[in-house]
Amino acid sequence: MSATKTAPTHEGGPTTAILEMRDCGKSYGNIQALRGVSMSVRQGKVTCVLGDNGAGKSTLIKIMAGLHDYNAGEMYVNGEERHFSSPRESLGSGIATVYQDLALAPLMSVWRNFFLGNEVKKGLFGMDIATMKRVCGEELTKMGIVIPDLDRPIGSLSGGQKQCIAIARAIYFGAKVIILDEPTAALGVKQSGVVLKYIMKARDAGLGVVFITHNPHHAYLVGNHFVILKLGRVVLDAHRDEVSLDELTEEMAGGKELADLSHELRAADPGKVVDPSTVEHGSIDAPTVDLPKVRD
Ligand SMILES: Nc1ncnc2c1ncn2[C@@H]1O[C@H](COP(=O)(O)OP(=O)(O)OP(=O)(O)O)[C@@H](O)[C@H]1O
Repeated sequence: MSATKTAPTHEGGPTTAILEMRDCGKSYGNIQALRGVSMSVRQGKVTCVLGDNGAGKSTLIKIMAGLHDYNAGEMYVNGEERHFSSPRESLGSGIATVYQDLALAPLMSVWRNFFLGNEVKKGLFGMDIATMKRVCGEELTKMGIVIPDLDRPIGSLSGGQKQCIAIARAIYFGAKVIILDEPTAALGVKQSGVVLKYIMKARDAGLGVVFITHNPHHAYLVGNHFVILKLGRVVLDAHRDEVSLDELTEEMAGGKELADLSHELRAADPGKVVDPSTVEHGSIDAPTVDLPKVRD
């Protein structure tokens, strides 16, 4: 654990970021997974980190979550420079990470998973089951999550419901920052919409939310700030009022790369004109669920 330096004052913003990376770099042997990455996570804001495969998103999460240390630059948490040596340290600093596979115990009940690792004790060896069930029910209700039977194995719930429970759990146990690793990646349109709503609830509860995604439509529905990573570097860093959904989509789809590809293809086959905007970018479905407008 280290708490040596304090963060320099952030230009243009009176509030200190809860979490801030400055020129962060990470290499695995001779593979440079991240270089010169700067970004900040602020209270009550959703910071979206977008990037294609291999962009460095997982590496970034692992640094914030205490699974890997960075080897260049600085990371500040609540204004103090930190190098986490374990996930416990990251969690102890108020950073909760919800992974895509959720790390839940599928055969255990909803309430048991809600309290997993934080059980309410009763007597010397017992657990206060009644309290845990009651609190779990109350917390899920507060978030508007309706699970009629909390004794159900969590594995029987939908992917969206599980994500929402993981978010509610992080809020209840006092997280200041919640990192969501592609929470909508494996979900259909409707369920993605539900998860996006809970992302906004986490934001409204005052957490700094880091939303990792491939999907610019999902990001734009809830994001206050957008960071696009490409091959380990930040290629776009913009507030909501500085970037449109079209620009975000274009950047994610590799607008320049597609234009270059189109030129190459045209050069190889001059008779055939390829319009980059017609090239299939993969599924970027936008949920149709009504979401409140994002404030900045
Ligand atoms: N443990 C590791 N050892 C060596 N190289 C790694 C390791 N983890 C990641 N990398 C490399 O670092 C780069 C960034 O990978 P990372 O997994 O962070 O990207 P990503 O954006 O999460 O990609 P994806 O969306 O495919 O998971 C890639 O080139 C990857 O091969």
